Amino acid sequence: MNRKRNRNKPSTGAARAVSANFSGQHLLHHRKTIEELVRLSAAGPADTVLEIGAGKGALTLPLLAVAGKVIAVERDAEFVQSLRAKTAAFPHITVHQGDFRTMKLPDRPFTAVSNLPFAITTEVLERLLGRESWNVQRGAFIVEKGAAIRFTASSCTDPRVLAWRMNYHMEKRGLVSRTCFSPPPKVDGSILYVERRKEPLLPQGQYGRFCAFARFLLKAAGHPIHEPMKLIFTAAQIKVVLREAEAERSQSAASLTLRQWSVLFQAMLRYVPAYRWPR
Ligand SMILES: C[S@@+](CC[C@H](N)C(=O)[O-])C[C@H]1O[C@@H](n2cnc3c(N)ncnc32)[C@H](O)[C@@H]1O
Repeated sequence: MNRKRNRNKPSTGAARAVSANFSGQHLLHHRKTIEELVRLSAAGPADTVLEIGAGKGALTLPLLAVAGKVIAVERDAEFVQSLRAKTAAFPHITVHQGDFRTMKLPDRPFTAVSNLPFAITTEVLERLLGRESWNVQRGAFIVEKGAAIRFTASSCTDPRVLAWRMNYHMEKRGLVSRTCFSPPPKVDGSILYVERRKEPLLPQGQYGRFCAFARFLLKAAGHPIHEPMKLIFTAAQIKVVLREAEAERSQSAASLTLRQWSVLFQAMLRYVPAYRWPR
């Protein structure tokens, strides 16, 4: 934990707010939002839920009422102590004290739930939906409103978000006003719902390679796609690949659909020698 408390000296309101912003300790007290996150988790007696940043248990206890197993991770030692005391009677919870970013993910299918510390949203989602995503079935998160808009916008120019979306349906749900938290953060939040596609568009083990491919084509996101494609494919290949993808030469990378991205990427793997793949 980075934040230090001096127990003999009561902290001022301002100091508490700075500390809360720093470690994202904005505790959720809005009953309807809590119920909505638990509902979206769709957790039942056969399911494992991983809760990231469990705090004092606002979501943990309702999750324990429905899920077969809850793994709660929290970095703050005082919160962990309080959480352990509150959940001592439940045999189906494991409280893990530590940093989510370095903990081992469950080795069986699970659902992730979190009122996320906004500052580490991308890092958390990258772990859950990126290279290590195979066991993540769905997720219900509170993220900053602007981030939810960015992650779900129809045109996506961020290669990493695009890679998440190849395998996960991502949807922005209701707004969560900053007044739903104590202390309130500077900005409103939004619920982000994520569900693994029945047929993921990226072959297993190709996440990093796809990110490099997407990063390369998106460098000039607004330009006609055949321009950057020329640096990977031959002219004859471009013709065939664009026909297979039902894409126009003049179409920009920013306007490609997920299916078109999938066709282009698979074509690179199939037709182009590895030394020409973007790194
Ligand atoms: C927004 S609060 C949510 C707390 C609680 N789930 C709730 O809704 O009231 C985020 C929590 O994440 C914890 N946290 C921050 N960074 C973390 C990290 N890297 N790993 C695990 N927990 C972290 C904070 O201590 C805080 O309790």
